Amino acid sequence: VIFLVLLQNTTSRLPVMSGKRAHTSSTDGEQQQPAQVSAAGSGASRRPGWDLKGKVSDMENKVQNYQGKIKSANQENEYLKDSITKAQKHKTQLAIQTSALGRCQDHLKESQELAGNLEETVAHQREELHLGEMERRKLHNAIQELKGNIRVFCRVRPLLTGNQSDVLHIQLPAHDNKALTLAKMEESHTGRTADTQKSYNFSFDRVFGPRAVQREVFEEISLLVQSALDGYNVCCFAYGQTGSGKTFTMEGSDLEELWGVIPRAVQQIFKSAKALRAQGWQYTFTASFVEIYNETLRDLLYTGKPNKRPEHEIRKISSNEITVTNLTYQKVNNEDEVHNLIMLANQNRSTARTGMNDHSSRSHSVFQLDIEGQNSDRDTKCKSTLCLVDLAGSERVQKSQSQGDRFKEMTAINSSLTNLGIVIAALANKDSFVPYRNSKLTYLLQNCLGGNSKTLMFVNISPEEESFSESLNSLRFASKVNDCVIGTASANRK
Ligand SMILES: Nc1ncnc2c1ncn2[C@@H]1O[C@H](COP(=O)(O)OP(=O)(O)OP(=O)(O)O)[C@@H](O)[C@H]1O
Repeated sequence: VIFLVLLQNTTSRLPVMSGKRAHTSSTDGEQQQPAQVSAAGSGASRRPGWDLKGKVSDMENKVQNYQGKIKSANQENEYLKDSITKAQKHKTQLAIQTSALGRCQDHLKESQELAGNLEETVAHQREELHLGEMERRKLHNAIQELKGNIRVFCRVRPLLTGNQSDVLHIQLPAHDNKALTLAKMEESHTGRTADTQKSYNFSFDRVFGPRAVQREVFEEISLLVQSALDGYNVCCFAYGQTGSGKTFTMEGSDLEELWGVIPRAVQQIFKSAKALRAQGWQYTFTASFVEIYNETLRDLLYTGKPNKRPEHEIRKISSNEITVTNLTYQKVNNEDEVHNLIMLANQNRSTARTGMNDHSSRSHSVFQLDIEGQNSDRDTKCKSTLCLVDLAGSERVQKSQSQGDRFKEMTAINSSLTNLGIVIAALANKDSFVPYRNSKLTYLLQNCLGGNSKTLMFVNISPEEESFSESLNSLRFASKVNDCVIGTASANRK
């Protein structure tokens, strides 16, 4: 624009080119001599008007050129204005974001402080929880000790056919769940006196009548099972005549409500181990399942060729540790894995038909779960074994009509059960020598019987009247066990 103004000024001042003399006026208005248009530099032949026209045309070109530049400068200007507006918007947004960031940083700081406080609270609560857990274990185990380290529960099987009220010879007092009476009319041998009623009273830690369900039975021993996670050896075994309900009590059947002690104990152990993880406890579990059949050990978790079955021996590896050579010790991580092993064991278990029980178990089966716990927060370790035993049924030769192999089996069963009785009697008498080695069963279970263990025995009895004398024998045996006082169990902790 400035240039245009200058140009206009310049052209307005140009002298008129009409062949006349050009006049210029001085500032003081004085008339000056007309300047002779010099021919020098423009060629003597050109007229002076041509030069000016050329200059004007140049100027016009330049003007056009500058106008173009002005236009693009204007466009540039617009673009710059636009960019400035955008930049200002960004600046505003940035300012908003910066202030938001500032607020976030404040929040973060507050949150960090809060997290710090919460961590402190959690640590405090963890400590309290740990102390609570320790207190629970102490109390729980003190209660268990008061109840005695060998306890005996009696369970009466329901009649498999017929009316339960027909069981007249077994009397269970309504308000005492620890007592049981066997009553029988005894005929006078001479016929001179009247028949007399003979009663045999027994008292145990708990008596379950024929209507007791599996859940109810397990509830009574679940605290004992819990001790296994606290580092105590726990052993539970079922004793009784053939067909009296030992396998039903220990294993039960597939339906969950009919599960026996073993599946329920396994379920509880894994559930509690999971809950204890929150307190820093990590557990590892190893399962084994062995049967004692005719005084020979058989691995119930064996999966190899039948003719390649290895032989097994019981070895004492330390004062409170027993191991079986060549036995499958299977690491297990959850309940399902144990259930699969139990199924495998059941397939392997020797069952055969006897005159008294179609699926009678002819061997003692010993399920063991070795538990190792570690609490790295507390630098504590514990080690224990949960041992669940289903004993073979005690039976009398004549009554069970056993012959041949069945007779041999039965003799071995009775011999080991007799030895169990002898060991228990020696423990009850506090004898200096206890003959554990007399049978494989007592040798394998020695830590559960006289050692550092909490032991529970089920005595199962059949309700049929013809089982009276077998029931009497079993209850007498169980009473002996009940009187047995073994050393106080202590947790295997480091
Ligand atoms: N409490 C119960 N309720 C219902 N049925 C039961 C109960 N106890 C046992 N039975 C049934 O009685 C039968 C014999 O029981 P079980 O096989 O458990 O006896 P056992 O003592 O293990 O015999 P064995 O020593 O010969 O192995 C089975 O059919 C079982 O299902």
